[in-house]
Amino acid sequence: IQPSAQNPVAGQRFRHLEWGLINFLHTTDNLTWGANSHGWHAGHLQEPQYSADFGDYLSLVSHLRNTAEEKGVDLIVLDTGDRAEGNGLWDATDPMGKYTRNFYRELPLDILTLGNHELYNGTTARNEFLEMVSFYEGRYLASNIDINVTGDWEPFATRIRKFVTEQQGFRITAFGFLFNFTRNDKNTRVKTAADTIKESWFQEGIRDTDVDLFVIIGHVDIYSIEFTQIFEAIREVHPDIPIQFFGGHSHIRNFRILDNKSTALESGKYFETVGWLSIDGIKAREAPDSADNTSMVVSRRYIDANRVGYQHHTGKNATTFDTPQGLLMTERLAKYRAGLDLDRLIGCAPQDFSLSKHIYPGPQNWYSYLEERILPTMVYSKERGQVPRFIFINTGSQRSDVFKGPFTYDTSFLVSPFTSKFVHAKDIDYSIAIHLRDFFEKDVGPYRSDKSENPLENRQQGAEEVDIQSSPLLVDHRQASLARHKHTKVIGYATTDDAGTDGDDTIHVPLKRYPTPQVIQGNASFPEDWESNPPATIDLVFFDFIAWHVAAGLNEITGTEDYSTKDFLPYMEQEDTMTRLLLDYVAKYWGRDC
Ligand SMILES: Nc1ccn([C@@H]2O[C@H](COP(=O)(O)O)[C@@H](O)[C@H]2O)c(=O)n1
Repeated sequence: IQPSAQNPVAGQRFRHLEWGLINFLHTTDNLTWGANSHGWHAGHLQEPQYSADFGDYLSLVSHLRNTAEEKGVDLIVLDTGDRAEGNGLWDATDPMGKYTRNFYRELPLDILTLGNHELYNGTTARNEFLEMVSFYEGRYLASNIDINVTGDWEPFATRIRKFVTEQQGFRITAFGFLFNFTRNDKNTRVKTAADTIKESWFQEGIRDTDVDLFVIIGHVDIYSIEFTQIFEAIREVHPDIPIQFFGGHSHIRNFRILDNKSTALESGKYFETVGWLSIDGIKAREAPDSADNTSMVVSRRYIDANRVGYQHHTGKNATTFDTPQGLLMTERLAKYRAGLDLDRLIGCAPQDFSLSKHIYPGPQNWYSYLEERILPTMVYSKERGQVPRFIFINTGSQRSDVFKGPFTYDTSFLVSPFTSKFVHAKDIDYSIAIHLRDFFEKDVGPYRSDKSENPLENRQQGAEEVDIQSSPLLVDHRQASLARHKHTKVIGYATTDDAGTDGDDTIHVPLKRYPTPQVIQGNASFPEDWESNPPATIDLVFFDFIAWHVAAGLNEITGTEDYSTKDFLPYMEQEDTMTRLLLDYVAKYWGRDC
């Protein structure tokens, strides 16, 4: 736990983990290791429920590995990408991710893949390839991605890995997939899953009969069309071999039963969740006394990332839990954070603001505060600051709630990490501009986070539910009944998935989420009576990240092809990213008396 983090609440109760012959420990979308992997490597400092840091996680992995060895079963530790962007430890270094990648290399991952956040930026993609892929070698899987760093295209990482597990001798064939992502830097190439599964290496790979279990790790929503296509391709060849999927990207806890020998697990986001999945009764061909697949049992669990839970599952206490390597990692994280001055106080948030735990629009909603206060005050250009303007930003650019109290340099990256620039379209007819918001709401664009880039399409095609009655995969409900324990409940995830409602390791008071728009709009420099007497033309100011969609919207509204991203010019200075504007706003308006 980091020195500035709070302890998790006492009184939480946990059940024991169900171990199988093969077990998996899964993290995904950890951009934010404030408690987690999207870069919250230092743990969620202001959310005690998720306050474990990366050092604590190393200790957990080490203890669980020892337990696996003692039991003579296998433990596969894996990560399904989006380790890039989203907190100070990643974003405040030059090049970004310099320290984070080093820390990750200490995690003994058996298999890993990458997410879209490793590919938005060319330098990030290149450094991931040079520093992470080469380090993890064959364990880094990227079945549908290529990179060009030398002038020639080459596979980003290993396309397919066949390996035999140490304890039980399971013969595993593993693949790593990214969803059908299109906003990657030009030094990378992402092939669709549909095209990739037609390639000869894939078809040959799945035809090999020397396999007990297929493992597909993906930065892919588990209900996506991509996973369904991969599942069907393997099932065509092997009607009976178990297939285990691990997904990500949509930032949820979820579990899907594809058929009686195949399931998929998604383990949340931001190092709030460590996913556990075990398979028992699975047959290893080389081990004649092992069970056969007809009695296969799968168990899944979503573990909150905090030390209390970790200690429980390892049978350790506060003094025996830390391993030397874990402790050292915690110390080094604190040291590097200090070196980057991440805990520097910028100002004091006057209240809690949330992205979706409070109604939008409303006084506690962060998007409303941005629309009403921050955007109109901060998004200003010397040349055109007097011109009335609509300011649009996509809601996915905001990544974390803001908590009452200290707002640090690090918080600015947790909340708004991206380096998008503000651009503008000049002198647009007001009568056209007012239709843009409706366009954004109907558009399928990269506006949001917390779900697939193409959610409707993916969900509808992927969501043909299995008839679980006729596919009797045994999902393990042997775990102790939750109702027997007394709990001090905290607000958090209350997951319902294909196996029911007993997946959350800690019982939470369900977290409420309110709907939010895809794009928010701040209005600035309008005369007082502008709603009854609007100006003829205004400026539109927006992130370059959504420029293509603004042009598409203007073309659709006007029924022309007059608008193109080439017409959009910078509005502010290059360094005026949203992160920077937020820091300036907090320093100027929030005071420092927390
Ligand atoms: N430069 C960027 C990059 C991404 N976004 C937003 O993030 C979403 C994807 O994030 P996930 O964690 O869900 O993969 C994307 O759809 C955008 O909303 C951004 O704003 N700027």
